[in-house]
Amino acid sequence: MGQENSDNLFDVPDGVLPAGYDSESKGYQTVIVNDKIYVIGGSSDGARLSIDVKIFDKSTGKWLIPTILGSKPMPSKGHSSIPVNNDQILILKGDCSAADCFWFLEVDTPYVREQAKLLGTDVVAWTKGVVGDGPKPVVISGPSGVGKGTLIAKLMKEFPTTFGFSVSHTTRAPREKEINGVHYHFTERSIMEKEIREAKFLESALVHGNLYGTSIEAVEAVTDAGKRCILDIDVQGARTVRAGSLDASFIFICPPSFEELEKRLRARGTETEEQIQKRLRNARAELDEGKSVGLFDHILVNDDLETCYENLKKLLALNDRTDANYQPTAKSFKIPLSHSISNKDQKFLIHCRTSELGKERTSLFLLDVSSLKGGAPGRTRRLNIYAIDS
Ligand SMILES: Nc1nc2c(ncn2[C@@H]2O[C@H](COP(=O)(O)OP(=O)(O)O)[C@@H](O)[C@H]2O)c(=O)[nH]1
Ligand SMILES: Nc1ncnc2c1ncn2[C@@H]1O[C@H](COP(=O)(O)OP(=O)(O)O)[C@@H](O)[C@H]1O
Repeated sequence: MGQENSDNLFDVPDGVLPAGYDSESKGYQTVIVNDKIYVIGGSSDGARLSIDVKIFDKSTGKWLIPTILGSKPMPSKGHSSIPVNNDQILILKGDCSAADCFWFLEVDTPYVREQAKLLGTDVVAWTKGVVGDGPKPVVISGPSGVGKGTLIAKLMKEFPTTFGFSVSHTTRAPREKEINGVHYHFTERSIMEKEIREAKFLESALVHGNLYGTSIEAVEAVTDAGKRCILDIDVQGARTVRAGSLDASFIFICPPSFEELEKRLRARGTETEEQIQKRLRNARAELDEGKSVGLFDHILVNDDLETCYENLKKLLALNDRTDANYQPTAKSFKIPLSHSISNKDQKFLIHCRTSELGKERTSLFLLDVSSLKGGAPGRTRRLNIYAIDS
């Protein structure tokens, strides 16, 4: 495995790296981006190589110790790597299906630069590449007691294989009927704060005095299963997601009146009087924010529940559909262990070599990364792959 190229962009001259790091045969791949050499590879357990990252700064002749964000790829039998756009590295895992073979190491993207500033260290971030678009997540916001949970529960019940719920983390105490891992991941504040620092969350916010947050894992577990992810988050969270890398639809739910909101909140009977007062105070600001220009794509008034639910389904284009005819896209593409990658005019050619009944077979694929969307801390979507007759 390796890269084929015309301008020696990826060749690290002999003697630049300390001994032991310049040999592809040891399972390391070296990629130069700007003035840095990224050594991608790692220790082997005999069958599989872990995919670790080391950085050598050519200008100082020193190793850098970066903070590595995101979940790294699982070990593979081998991989190849190639720079993309001078700010990230594409890693192709061999002997792997399309669901797990494309990975990006972001080395100089806006997200990485922002995190480096925040953390005061060098930063690189892993993000998994996804072929095509994946179903677009839906963010649902609105004041406490407006009926978000009720509407989402109806949707999940009617379309169980279409939708999946993003289970948030929270530091608030569970209510009587709430189940850990189903309604929320109930967690301690210090643990959640640590995980926020480690960039495990797409967004987090202090809401009614408690910390709430959407982990990257919560959203990706749903979208990786081919389901459309539903996020029930407050307006601050919606704002963060809107500004971030997740391409979602944003829906705000309004009550018919403030009095009705108060009535519902009291009738639910899950909060103390003090908590109800706090939620009602915050509701006024949330209602103003919800109507602010550019944040939400749609506003729905939840007066009569059935009418609101029908309108929600219309927005999500579900009215003429049953759950049974929803099929996630098939992704049957597989990269063999023996492959190489080269780049040509912003596109990548993947040469795959397989052997069938003792006969060598070469196949060629074109990987188009010109319309990538998303990226760290979530997934990198819109990879397009085409088979080429060779
Ligand atoms: N930012 C953010 N808000 C969340 C998250 N999970 C829930 N929330 C919001 O936190 C608020 C309080 O939620 P909860 O305590 O379940 O009370 P409820 O809205 O009255 O049912 C609601 O506005 C939720 O939408 C999250 O992961 N991130
Ligand atoms: N359209 C509606 N009309 C009357 N009651 C409603 C309506 N929608 C929801 N409710 C009730 O209002 C209360 C709050 O709803 P819930 O879904 O828990 O709100 P949220 O998740 O937005 O805090 C619940 O007791 C629910 O049964």
